[in-house]
Amino acid sequence: MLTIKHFTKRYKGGKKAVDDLNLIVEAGDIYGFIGHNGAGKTTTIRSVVGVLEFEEGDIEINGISVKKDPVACKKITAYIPDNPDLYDHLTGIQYLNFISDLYSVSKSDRESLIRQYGDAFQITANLGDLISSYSHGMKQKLAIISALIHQPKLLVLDEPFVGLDPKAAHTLKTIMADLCSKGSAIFFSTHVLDVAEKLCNKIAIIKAGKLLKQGRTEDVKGDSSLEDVFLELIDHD
Ligand SMILES: Nc1ncnc2c1ncn2[C@@H]1O[C@H](COP(=O)(O)OP(=O)(O)OP(=O)(O)O)[C@@H](O)[C@H]1O
Repeated sequence: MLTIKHFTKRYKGGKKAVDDLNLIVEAGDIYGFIGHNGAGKTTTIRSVVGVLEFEEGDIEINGISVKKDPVACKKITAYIPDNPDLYDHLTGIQYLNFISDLYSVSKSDRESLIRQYGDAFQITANLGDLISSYSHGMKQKLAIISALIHQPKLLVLDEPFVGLDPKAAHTLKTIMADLCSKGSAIFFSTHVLDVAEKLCNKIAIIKAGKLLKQGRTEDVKGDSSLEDVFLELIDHD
């Protein structure tokens, strides 16, 4: 579903933020991407979703290069950034209808999905309010619903659990597992290692732009906890 091949990104005038990254996310995977601050997670994610240009290597979504056909890739991908920038002057429901229109979601599908996810995230009663009146967590919930509304084949999330209350975090985990059980793939960054350990079937650990370890969660962590493996790799590699 997502293939990252020899991806290298250097910001203007800087050192390599990501250096020769190779990674494959298959349908059904919940793939956790972990690393310290500044390791290169957001740089990779923003390149995957076509927000950031890159020169070296390639990234394919469902066999399509994000460089060659970015629109085709965007049609089947949803992205939730770590700090969603939504249209403050719209109400929640106006925003969800706007996104549904962009992705040609039918009236009946959007109504049932908005109801389903709105109720799951306990935000249905606020959908008529202006986004400018939403808290950070409410904006995060709206961004998540807008990503789910077109049932993406690939869902990419940057630090999705930051700012969510425990119930919303639990709801998101359930929805992520459900989406993958239906054949979608999820690639997300997180600093919450116990969530990654429980939720992800695969994990990649990145340090200073280089991939240190990747694979099935049980193989990456062995008999230790993911936290122990992570700290060991970050401190000693
Ligand atoms: N716009 C930019 N211009 C120059 N350098 C940048 C830019 N954005 C990121 N970097 C650098 O690229 C490297 C990787 O940053 P990135 O944001 O990808 O890390 P991250 O793993 O997402 O970190 P965090 O966990 O703190 O969000 C860092 O050294 C950072 O300083």
